Amino acid sequence: MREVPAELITETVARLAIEATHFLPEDVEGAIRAARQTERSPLAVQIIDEILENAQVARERMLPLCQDTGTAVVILEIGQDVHITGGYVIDAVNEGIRRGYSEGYLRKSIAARPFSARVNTGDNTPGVIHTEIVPGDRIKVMFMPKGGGCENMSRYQNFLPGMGKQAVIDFVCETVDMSGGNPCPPLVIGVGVGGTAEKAMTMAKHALFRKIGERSPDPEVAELEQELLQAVNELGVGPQAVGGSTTALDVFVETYPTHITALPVAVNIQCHSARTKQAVI
Ligand SMILES: O=C(O)C[C@H](O)C(=O)O
Repeated sequence: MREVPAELITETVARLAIEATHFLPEDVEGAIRAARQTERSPLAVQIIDEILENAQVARERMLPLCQDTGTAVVILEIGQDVHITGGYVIDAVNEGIRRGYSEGYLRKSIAARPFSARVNTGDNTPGVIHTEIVPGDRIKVMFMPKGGGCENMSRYQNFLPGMGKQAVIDFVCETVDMSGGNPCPPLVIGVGVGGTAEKAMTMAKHALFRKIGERSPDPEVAELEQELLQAVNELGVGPQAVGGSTTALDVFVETYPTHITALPVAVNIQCHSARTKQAVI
């Protein structure tokens, strides 16, 4: 059994919160640069240039990529041979969020209650925290400051099993088309297919941690990802919905066995500031 102090989890979350909100991942920036070469709409190219300049300014002046520093979504993959000492793991993560958002001067965006008295909690807690038990004696900390505009475009639907892959393609395209400029394209799109309703949405979110260009190990799913990317980019929504061929940078699909009566499909969208950061402790 390997001991991991709760304080190390707190420090890691705080660091990842600051890094994720300031530095656009290299693979995302690279994909945006590549899209600039193929984009034919001059207005779309202008938007792409502004997105690239924004990333450069954020990096050089240590400013957040976006005013919306998001809901702090944290996935912990906890090795079954780890013993967390000195505190409760969920409290440790929330303390990391509190520290990161305070020390990084990041906007706090969490309302304490969903209906009346939507008072800001003041420190961006509580985070949305998922824990998974995995083999080994390490903890992978995955941090995503998830913007409100793109998260609000999430959708779920259960299809008839016989509707197959075409139902997934049509649903993803409909979702992106309906969303227009709200999720700030060019997008990274996570899709969860199978399981149950909550499993499908969790897979859609988890998929957004993949690097641009990283295909599913399942050849059928990898082919679907490529079909989806092409179909979404043929919609013509374009960067910030001004029109163009760059609507998405990538589409990632995760699948899971499902009930014989079901074809659950969930879509979770990332904006062009596709901010994620991970560390293993
Ligand atoms: O919360 C915000 O600052 C804006 C939000 O991310 C949005 O896209 O509408």
